[in-house]
This record gives sequence, C-alpha cells and structure tokens, in this order.
Amino acid sequence: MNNIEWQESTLILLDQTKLPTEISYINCTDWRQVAEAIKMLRVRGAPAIGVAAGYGLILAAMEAARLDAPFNEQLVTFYDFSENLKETRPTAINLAWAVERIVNLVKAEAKTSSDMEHIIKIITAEAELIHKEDVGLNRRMAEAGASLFEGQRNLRILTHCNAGALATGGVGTALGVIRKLHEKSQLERVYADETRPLLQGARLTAFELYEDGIPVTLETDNMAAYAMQQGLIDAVIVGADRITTKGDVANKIGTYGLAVLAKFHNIPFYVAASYSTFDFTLKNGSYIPIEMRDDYEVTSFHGVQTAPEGIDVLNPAFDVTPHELVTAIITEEGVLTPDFEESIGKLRHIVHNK
Ligand SMILES: CSC[C@H]1O[C@H](OP(=O)(O)O)[C@H](O)[C@@H]1O
Repeated sequence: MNNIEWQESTLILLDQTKLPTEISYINCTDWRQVAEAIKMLRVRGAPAIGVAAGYGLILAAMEAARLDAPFNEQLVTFYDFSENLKETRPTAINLAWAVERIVNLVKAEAKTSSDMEHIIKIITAEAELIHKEDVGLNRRMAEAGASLFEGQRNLRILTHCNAGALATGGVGTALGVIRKLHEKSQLERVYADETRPLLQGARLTAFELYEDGIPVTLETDNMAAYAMQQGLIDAVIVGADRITTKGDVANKIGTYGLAVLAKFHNIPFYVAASYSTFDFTLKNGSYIPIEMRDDYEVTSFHGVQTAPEGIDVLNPAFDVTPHELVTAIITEEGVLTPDFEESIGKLRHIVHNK
C-alpha cells in the first residue's frame, strides 16, 4: 500500500486518519492541502512528512510560477509557501530538513537561472530523490538493526506508536528492523502499544503487522509495565522524530516512560532512525520544540466525547528520552552506542562527507 505517491502534478496521500477501517486517498493539487494533511496527521511519521513536504514544494513552486510577476517575486512567494509548510509540525526535524534541503538547492540554482519551469524541475528531482533515498535508508537500517540480535530467536519486541511503512518512504525504521527479524525467523511476537491519544499503534502498527502476517499483540499503553514485569519483552525498539548530538531522543509521547521502565527491568531500549532525523545543531534534548496539540484529541475519539466538556487538558505529542536511557541507536550506517557524542559525531562526519 503506497502511503505517498507523486503522479504528474498531484500528490496522492493515503489518509491515515481513516485507518484501519477505511482505505482512502487524498489527491493534493495545492501545497495547502499537503500542509493540512501534515498538520492533521493524514500523512505522519517524521520521515514521511519530510517526503510529503518535498512534493508539496513542487505544488508551491507551480503556484508561484503562475503568478503574473517577475521571477524574483515568484521566488519570494515560493519561499513564503515553503516556510508555511515547514511550520506545520515543529518537532520532527525531517520536515525542516527536507524543506531546507530543497530551498537551499533552489537558492543556489536561482543564482544562474531565472526560469521557474527549470526551478520546478529541480525541485521535482530532489523531492523524488528524498523519497527514493528513504527507501534505501530503511533497508540498510533494517539490516543494521537485525545484526543486534545475531543468533537470538523467539524474540518478543515491544514498540510504541508507528515507525513503519506508514511513517516513512520505505519499510519503516523500528518496524523495518522488526520485519527483518521476522524475515530471518528470529521474531516470536511484537507487542504494540496502542499509543494514546491518536492510537497510531492500534490503528497503524497493528494494522501494518497484521496485514504482513507478523504476530502482533495489541496492548494499551498502561500495560507495558505489566508486560515487562511478566517477562514478556526481550527488547524495546522505537522510532524517533529528532535526535540531538548527545543522543537525547524526541519521539511520540509515552516513549520516555517506556525507556524508564526498560531501564528498571534491564531490557535493552533501541531507537531506529536515519541521518535525516538527527539534529546536528542541537546538543541538549530539553531544547527540542515539543508540539502541543488540540484538547479534543484527548477528550474525544472520532467525535465520541470521553471526558467532561471544558476540562483542562495536557496534550504534548512528543517527549524526550535522555541519552542515558538509550541502549543504542540503529542507523543506516550501523548501530551507534555510547558515548553517543562520539558515535553521532562519526555519523555526522560520514554523512557530511558523502
Ligand atoms: C519513523 S519514526 C516516526 C515517528 O513519528 C511519529 O509521530 P507522529 O505519528 O505524530 O507523526 C512517532 O513519534 C514515530 O516514532
């Protein structure tokens, strides 16, 4: 099932808010539709929103090119549109990474070209490259992650939220590793946290794994401690939305609690993420912007009220797990282990010298 597809001048997105009961698509012909889809989590997952934003920039450039204005004014309009796209969700760095990667390319190209049609071609090629790249990053990450479990069988893995094909351009980050372990007959079962309030685990991860015939047990988030205490979990593998240079990890709300539980139960806690999820400019995770979302997401689900009208609500979409609670970070370049400043520094060197 394709979650993201670029077809001529239309971005086709699988509407993830309708899963698992309805498979429906949105045909985006305007960048504002892409911005709304990212904001409303119709397309979601750090890598996937970066990929979607890349294609959204093509639509933004097409609109700017239709303006009856000089090239430079068209460019300024495009840059404004790109800032709007970038601001839709603040925590996942992949969104800003993809937008800035393409905008910087446009700025460089605009030094020698004043042809918006040429600029649109450049943006299209880069957006398609970002998408294609993510497929390969996922594949390599899956191999690297599976190497952590060499010789182990009957593995029971707990995961949180959805870090699968629906969250990326490929097979997933955390779920990419899980799929590889299943492929190598090393996996017994996945325990998927439902992941309140938007239930990405129940609606998306359980859906992906069930569809793939991978044994999956759905649990509510408050059952993770019980599962660990009962000896049901061998390892935790989650995705990430932003990782700092010292290895602090922003991920879906509830991840930090899982990391504390894993530490207490002496269970390895792994994070799977590609280089595009690292914020090489930020050391301390306490500076990662945490997206605060609307109250109704906590007080209702699909329009059914589940809490008193007007109740005060706390709804951060992410939390930050300090690096001290992270056993290792699985990347396409291999598994990073502490000292993370050193190992992430090596990743940065590899990435910036490619
Ligand atoms: C491939 S990791 C994706 C990452 O993004 C998710 O957040 P959201 O569903 O709000 O986009 C979650 O934090 C996942 O771990």
